[in-house]
Amino acid sequence: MDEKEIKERIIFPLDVPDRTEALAWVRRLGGEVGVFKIGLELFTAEGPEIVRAVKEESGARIFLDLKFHDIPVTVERAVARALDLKVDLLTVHALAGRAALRAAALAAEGGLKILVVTVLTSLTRADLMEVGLSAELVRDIRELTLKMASLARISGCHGIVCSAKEVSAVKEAFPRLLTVVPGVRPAWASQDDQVRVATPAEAAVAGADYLVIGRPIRQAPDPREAVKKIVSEILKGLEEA
Ligand SMILES: O=C(O)c1cc(=O)[nH]c(=O)n1[C@@H]1O[C@H](COP(=O)(O)O)[C@@H](O)[C@H]1O
Repeated sequence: MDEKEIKERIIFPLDVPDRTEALAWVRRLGGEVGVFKIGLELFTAEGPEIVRAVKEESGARIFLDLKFHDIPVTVERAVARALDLKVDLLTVHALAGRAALRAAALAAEGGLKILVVTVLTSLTRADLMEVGLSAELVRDIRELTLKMASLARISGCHGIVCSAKEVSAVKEAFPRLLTVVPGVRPAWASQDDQVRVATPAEAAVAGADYLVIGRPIRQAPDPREAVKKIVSEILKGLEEA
């Protein structure tokens, strides 16, 4: 993989409060990353119009990360609206269950890719037990992720979102599922609220197709330089692997 291909696989989340800041980041990082992610904060503030604005300004691919988690018909209809917006990637939560995932996959057909969110990178075993999962089930988060990945595959979804800790097991079991990995932290960046983290090189070597990297870039003194550093670390990691 060369530098250009690696950049295409970096997703920058526009986790900012408004359109002005979002478009400033799009201009600042133009050509350095392949995908811009619009998540709950920006979408709640600006609505669907922000998707059109980011698309127009960047020409990059758009990942709408609203993590739909609802009954099948509601998910199906919401996916249809995302299709109207012409986004490239969209998240649905695994806990919505097989019927909702299937409905999402069918509604997305031919237009966008559905990514199934598995176990959030901010969650520890204790957090998972607190929401009612058994100690046995959370002993191996990989197993839990694999169950959700299997559901994604069976339902006809295109990929999953998981931490770098689980990605190699997912790739081994389901080589055709796209893997999107957040919770990515270069050795020089702070961990913030992420728990199950890995460096960009570790995540890429483990088999991540896309890396979501926000604050390590956003909080860097020179964000474009930070992306370049990340890309060269990934390149080096892949060459050495
Ligand atoms: O679906 C996601 O993108 C996601 C899933 C997950 O398990 N963990 C996670 O951090 N994310 C998102 O990935 C981004 C991570 O941002 P940073 O922690 O700033 O790199 C945020 O936009 C999160 O919403």
